[in-house]
Amino acid sequence: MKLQIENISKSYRGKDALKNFHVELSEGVHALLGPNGAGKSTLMRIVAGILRPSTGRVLVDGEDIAAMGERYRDILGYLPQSFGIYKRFTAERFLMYIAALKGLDKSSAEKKVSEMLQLVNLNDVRHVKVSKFSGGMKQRLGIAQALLNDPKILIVDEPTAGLDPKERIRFRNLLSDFSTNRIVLLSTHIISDVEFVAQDVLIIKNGQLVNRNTPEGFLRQIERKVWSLTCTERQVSTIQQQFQVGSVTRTRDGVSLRIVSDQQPSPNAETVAPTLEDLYLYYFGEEVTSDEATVTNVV
Ligand SMILES: Nc1ncnc2c1ncn2[C@@H]1O[C@H](COP(=O)(O)OP(=O)(O)OP(=O)(O)O)[C@@H](O)[C@H]1O
Repeated sequence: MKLQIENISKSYRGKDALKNFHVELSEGVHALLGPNGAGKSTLMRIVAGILRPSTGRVLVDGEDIAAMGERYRDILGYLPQSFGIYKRFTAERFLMYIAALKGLDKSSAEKKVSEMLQLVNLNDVRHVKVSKFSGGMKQRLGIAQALLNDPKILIVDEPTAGLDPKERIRFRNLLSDFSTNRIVLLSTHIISDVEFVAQDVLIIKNGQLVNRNTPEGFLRQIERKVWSLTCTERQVSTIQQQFQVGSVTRTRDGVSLRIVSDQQPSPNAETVAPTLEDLYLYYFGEEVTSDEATVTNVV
């Protein structure tokens, strides 16, 4: 199966949210990585067929999704970023309702709903009202509804937001298992999601696809661009103004900085093995706020 996103542009009141986004996806997990406002949700909504692009089109095996209608919805699973659920429904009733909307008959819906409740670990609370659910539980219910029709194309917009670390691992494994013979498009700004599940990473910035590679390929691209430098407390802010500084670790010997830079930031700086966190800093450094940069004190 092939999903072609062909020269998609979208503008809202004259402001471009997507500019000529063009990519072809085959089976596997594709991660769309970018900061807030980069255009991820806009792209996901267009690919899910609920938002019309200003220009461009989306094709499945050569056929325009706009012309496929119901046939596209039959093979699509979509978990939007903000996911409205009927809070007065129980988990089971909610899934039965969605199954009916997706056209499953009653007996296959019952079977599928039970299977999904097990899969996302909500079986014990299937009769509990959704209004009593935590954020993570609601998210898992969202994932269950997206998988109900066994979709060939799964679009998940920031699915791990609100999940605790254990749930996040569980969800990643679920996506990995699910992606065999299917196309999964996952938007995220959580690097570890990308590291563990994606075979293909699409970097989106200001509505444009700026780079695409495998996680390993990206790591090779930033080899010898990640440095470790120990400095004094007084030097920290000057270095931060000059370079993209990731983690700041305070030890008894001074302050250890992790720096992403094309050039050696100082003769004392040594190269270290890159991670995808460094890649994010490399592409989006100026947009990482100090809250997001890691600061560790080990004194
Ligand atoms: N309905 C809308 N009306 C006007 N502008 C919009 C609308 N939806 C999105 N935008 C703008 O389009 C741009 C891309 O937004 P989008 O939500 O697609 O980004 P994102 O990468 O998903 O970010 P986030 O992770 O914060 O959701 C932003 O500048 C946003 O303000």
